[in-house]
Amino acid sequence: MTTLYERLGGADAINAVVEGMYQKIFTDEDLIDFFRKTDKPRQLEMQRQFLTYAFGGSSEWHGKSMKESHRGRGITTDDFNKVAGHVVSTMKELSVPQELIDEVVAILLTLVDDCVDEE
Ligand code: HEM
Repeated sequence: MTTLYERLGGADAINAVVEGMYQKIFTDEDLIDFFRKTDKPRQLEMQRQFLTYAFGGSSEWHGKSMKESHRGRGITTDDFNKVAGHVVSTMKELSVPQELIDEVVAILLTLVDDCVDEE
């Protein structure tokens, strides 16, 4: 059974998704305030590493847990859906097959509770 990471196309494919998604996220007026103080190149690198891990391309993640990274920032379900939407639209632009997009979305949805604060 090949991993989602391999089926997506490995490191180059993950890099393209991460670059595309943050181009959208960092210019989205509704999301920009969350990232005012963020070291943006570092964020892209951490996201490359996390998604590589989450999609089965690596057995290790050395960054913070998703709960530690996100809880307490006031992230709402709406914010989460906007970020996930930017991931999906980036993958569509990159012509990623819909069945792989569906697998990515299913993984992202497992992270909602760790990212979103009580509303
Ligand atoms: C869709 C699922 C998400 C994933 C996979 C994800 C992934 C990550 C990763 C890997 C980090 C870095 C952790 C580290 O430094 O060790 C991070 C940090 C962060 N994330 Fe997310 N994230 C997600 C959703 C969101 C959402 C919805 C928001 C807000 C709208 C958000 C805002 C942030 C912020 C503000 C940081 C800290 C940046 C900094 O260090 O300044 N994330 N996230």
